[in-house]
Amino acid sequence: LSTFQWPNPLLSYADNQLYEGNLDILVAGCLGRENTTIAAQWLRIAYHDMSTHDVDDGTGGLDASIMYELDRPQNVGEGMLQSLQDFNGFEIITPFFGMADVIALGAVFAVVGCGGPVIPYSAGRVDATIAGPPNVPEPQQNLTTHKELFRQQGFDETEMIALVACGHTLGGVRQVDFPLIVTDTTIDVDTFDTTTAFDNKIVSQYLQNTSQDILIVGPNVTTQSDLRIFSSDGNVTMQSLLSADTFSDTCAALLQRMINTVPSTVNLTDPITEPFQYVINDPFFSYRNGTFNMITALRVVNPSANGTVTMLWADQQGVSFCPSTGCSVQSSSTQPVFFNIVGSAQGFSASRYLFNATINSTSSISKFWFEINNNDGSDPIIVDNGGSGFVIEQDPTLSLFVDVMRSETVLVKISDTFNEFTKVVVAVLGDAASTTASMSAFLPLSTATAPPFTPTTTSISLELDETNPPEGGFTFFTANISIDSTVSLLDITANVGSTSFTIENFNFNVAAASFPFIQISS
Ligand code: HEM
Repeated sequence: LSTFQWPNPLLSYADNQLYEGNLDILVAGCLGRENTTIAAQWLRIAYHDMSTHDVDDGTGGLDASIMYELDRPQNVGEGMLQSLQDFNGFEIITPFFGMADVIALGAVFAVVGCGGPVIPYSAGRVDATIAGPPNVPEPQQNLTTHKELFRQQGFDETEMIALVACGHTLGGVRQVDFPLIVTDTTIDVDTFDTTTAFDNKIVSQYLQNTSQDILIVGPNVTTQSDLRIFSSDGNVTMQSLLSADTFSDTCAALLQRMINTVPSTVNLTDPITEPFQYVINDPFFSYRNGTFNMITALRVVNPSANGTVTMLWADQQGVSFCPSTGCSVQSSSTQPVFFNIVGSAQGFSASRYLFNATINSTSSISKFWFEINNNDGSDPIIVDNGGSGFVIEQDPTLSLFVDVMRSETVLVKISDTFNEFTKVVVAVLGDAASTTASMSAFLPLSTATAPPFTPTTTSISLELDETNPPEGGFTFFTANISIDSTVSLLDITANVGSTSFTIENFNFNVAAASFPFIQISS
């Protein structure tokens, strides 16, 4: 198992969504919707979005341009709109993880949800702001056209055959959208094979001449595109896919390439093939009475049953309050990590060790690390971020932070009803007279009724906090964020005289959900 150098917001977020995210609730068990499966809809939209790629000039690819292409006949189907609504509704888009990354992630979950292989996932796609070229293949086109469209998308003839089989193992053709293909009006969705699962029935039934795929056996020869494609190399490729293992491996590799087909200017992360062995939660801070509380956690994959974990830290440079081996605190509690269907399919389990360190604010903290003792006589395992430790920069980290222990849930009476807010308290190292602070909130949920679904940001004004008077050199600012809002991340800037501090992408949702000690007051 591998790990990565912290901080890396993109890899942390991608790992979290891939293994602990809840995209699986809509595709686990290959859940049905409107006589097809949600997984089928999610896989199809990923392919159609990718279809704008042009290998010759490196433009287009999986870039969420599909949000601007839904009026094209080639993108007909309720599943397109529903998938985008699903993705918007999860509210997981961030400034660095856009709709294109979510569409790609959806394809991974779709395949696993229906019992297929786990496709290694890379993040870092960039969302387009306009439509791409209309290059999605359509059933009435001839083989030469299909080969050329796939070539443009980066796939040769053999890969085209396999990729279509990998796609058409899920779902089917909707009668209302393709009345000239599905002529039997009593059928709603004419499924490609006899199972909803991601399996190679699409291949075996074709080779056994028992296929029900309407793009093979349909009454209209012109639209028998799967037949033309599958048979185009004398069935050599289809024969090879008769092995369930070959089908699974081939599809995993091709679908990975499909979701990683992006404009040549875009750099994706290395593929995540397994959960990272050790990931930390970005630390949260609080200041009171000359001490910082630092709250963080370490996720350990496949932990040993009797393991204990210690967090250690070093003073700010030049100050020696902690012993030379570091100050230390044992984990305050351990939580099981609930991996979603991706982690479960791979057979991983994990625990999260929580820490609440009390840190002298004068000697402060320069870095922290962990020691895992399996209590079986073996040497302790040091988790120190590749040797450097997890480094805390005084500026900005301890000059400007959301004070999570001063933050709390409050009820505010607005015209006779009590409304629940999270009162966010921001600590700034500076005196009130020369300090200003401002905040903007990222709202991942688009309220648009139709695509494109794009996130918005809004500014939230920070006021001097009357209930938290200045203390220890800190001035406290506050804002109330409605519990019903879709705020996910906060950017905060403070100016102290001519010095400016900034924190970006503070995960408000995680903070609000993480603190059981945030109490309700009225
Ligand atoms: C020549 C290439 C292709 C043609 C002509 C084609 C055509 C079609 C058509 C007409 C439908 C019915 C859509 C609907 O009624 O909503 C469909 C469904 C589907 N296609 Fe393709 N397709 C092609 C390639 C692919 C590829 C490469 C993939 C993915 C790897 C894919 C994945 C799917 C899926 C999952 C569905 C089912 C959607 C659902 O049930 O909601 N297709 N395809």
